[in-house]
Order: sequence, then structure tokens, then C-alpha cells
Amino acid sequence: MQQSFFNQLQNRLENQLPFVAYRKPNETSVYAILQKNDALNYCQDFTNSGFVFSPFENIENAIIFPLNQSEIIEFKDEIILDETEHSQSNFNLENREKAKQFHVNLVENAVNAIKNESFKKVVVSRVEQSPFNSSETILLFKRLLNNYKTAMVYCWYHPKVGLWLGATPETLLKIEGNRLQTMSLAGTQPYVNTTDVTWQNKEIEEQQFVTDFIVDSLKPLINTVSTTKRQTIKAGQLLHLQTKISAVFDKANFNFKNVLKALHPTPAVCGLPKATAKDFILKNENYNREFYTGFLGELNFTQTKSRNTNRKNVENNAYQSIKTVTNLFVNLRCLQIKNNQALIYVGGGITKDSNPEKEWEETVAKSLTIKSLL
Ligand SMILES: C=C(O[C@@H]1C=C(C(=O)O)C=C[C@H]1O)C(=O)O
Repeated sequence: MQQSFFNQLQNRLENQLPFVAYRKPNETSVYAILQKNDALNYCQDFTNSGFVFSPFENIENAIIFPLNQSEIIEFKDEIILDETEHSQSNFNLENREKAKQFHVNLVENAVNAIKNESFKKVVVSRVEQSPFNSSETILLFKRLLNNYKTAMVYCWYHPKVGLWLGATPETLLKIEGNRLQTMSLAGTQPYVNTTDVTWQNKEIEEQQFVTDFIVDSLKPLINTVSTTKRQTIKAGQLLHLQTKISAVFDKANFNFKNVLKALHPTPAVCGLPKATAKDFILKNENYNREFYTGFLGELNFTQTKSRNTNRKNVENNAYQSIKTVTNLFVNLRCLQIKNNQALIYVGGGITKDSNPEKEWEETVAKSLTIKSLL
């Protein structure tokens, strides 16, 4: 069963056919959406059903694998790796000093721009390269599934676009019927045996910027927005601060694309104010983020739920409800595979109190989420 599911993915890579395979956080099923042709479809008004993959910069270029042009397959069991399949962790550490110098400089420039009051927060990032045998892509996907059960783990491929994998801890938006949920995620420290940790003001403030931005952006579009208490969550070997945000909306006045435009990119991956921070990123990072810090996931899926799962009789059908469900995630802790190279993308939020050396270390720690499995 495991063999046949993953072999199908392998075949699609070899035959250059588009697909995405993914497992949502804390779920057991891995789904694969196999597009039946190699057309490149865009989301346009976001009213269609399918799997979305959007770049950071422009959601008009968000790609969709439409459900009505795809076959869906499912794999339900535990992912088992045999001894030879575990990571040898042989990634290279060349050019470290040069990359570090560039990043430290970038952070210093960001802190200066913040002190000159150009903006309050900006997320700066970089890309690291490591040789990678692309025939091991599906094996890497299995390792990600095996290691990161609480993340959205995916492998996305389109012959006209590229090959991406990741294990992201961040939800952009979840919509079930008329209920919307999102989260504010920011602040990072290494996980050392406990989630009971103290956070510095820098991290608390940085995460609060994200929460306030999300709440303020949703308010004009949705009546009531509520937030939970800030908590510490574990993602791989890292801890982050998280606040859950939820809202109930009136379906008649709801425009999903407007909500998406208001939220993306959040200050968790861009900055505040959004436009100035984005401008700084585009001018000062020396590479193209492409799909890193974009978003991905299920758009307008149909979910059938029985209200009482204990009932075994046929009557039960009367209690079924059908809902439209959207589950989008921010594309973090991800890599692109290109010409037998792994391109690993990492970044972090900068505020007036950021220390450039520490920010570099934070990106190194984040890169290990992926690099420790190469
Ligand atoms: C930008 C990244 O992560 C984001 C930035 C964080 C931070 O600045 O502390 C924490 C979680 C994410 O919202 C990344 O992983 O590349």
C-alpha cells in the first residue's frame, strides 16, 4: 500500500505530470491530487475548488490543481522508513561566512530603517543551497511526514513551475461554513525539553504586531473577531508564540479574495506597515522568494460530516451536513528542488530591538528543520 502510493508520486515526477501530496497537521491521511493534464491553471477569483499554490508576491499568480481535472488518492497508514531510508544529514556548509555577512548586513539595514521610522517590523530572509540528488525527492517527502506530525507537510510539483516540499507550522486561513480561523505566529527560540519558557519583550512585541494586524484587517470585512490567549507552540526543534484568531461571517457579504488580499502577506512573513515592508524586502533581499512565504492548501473542498458518528443505522444519513471547507497554510520551512540542488528558504522578523548575530542564528536553526533530513 505504502509502496504503491509513493510509487505513483515517483512516476508522476518521472513523467513530468503535476501533483500535490500532503498531510494536514495532526492528521493521519496523506492525500495526493493528481492533475490529469499538464495545464497551468490560475485561481483568478478563488471561487473554484482545488489545491492552491500561491507565490509571495502576487496572489493573481496563485496556481490551482482543479478538483474537476484531478484524481484524488489517499494513504492512511503510519509512514514507515527502513534503516537505509533515514537521513545521513550530509548537507554542505560551504560559503557560510559570506552568507552570514550578507544576512547580518541585511538585518542591520532593516534595524536602521525601523529606527528611522520607515516601518515597525520587517521579515528578512535568505536562501541556502545544498547538493541534492533529485531522485530522492519522494524519500525526503516520506522523511518530512515521518518527522513532522503537527505540521502541514507537502510535496508540490508542476513541470512548468517547479518542485517544492515543506513542513509548515503556520495556518493562513481555515474556513468551515461561515466560521473563519487563523493564527498569529511569530517569535522563535530553540526547543530544549520544555515548552514552559520565558519570552523577551522583542518577541512579545513582534508577535503582538501580527495579532493586531490580523484583527484590524479582518474587522472591516467581518463583524466579530475574537482571539485566544497567547501560547507557546513547538514546531520541529523550535518554539514560537501563537494566538488563535476566529470570526463568524455573514455569507451574503463575504468576499473570500478580499479577505485573502487583506491578510496576505501577514507581518509574520512580510512586515508592518505591509506595503513599506514589502518594498524593503523586494529592494534589499538579493533573491526572489517565489513560493516561499506564499500560501498553499485546499480551496473550497466539500466536507460531509455526520453529526452523530455513534449511530450505525441508516437514519444517520439524515444528520449529515455538507460544508465548504478551505484550509490554507503559509509556505514556511520549505525547499525547492532544482538541478540537483536543494534551495532552502529561511527568514525571521526584525524589529528595532533585533540583534543581527542572533537573527542569523535563528535562520540557521530554522534551516535545520529541512537540512537535518537531507
Ligand atoms: C519567516 C519564517 O518564520 C516566521 C517568522 C518567525 C519569527 O520571526 O520568529 C516565526 C514564525 C514564522 O511566522 C521562516 O520560517 O522562514
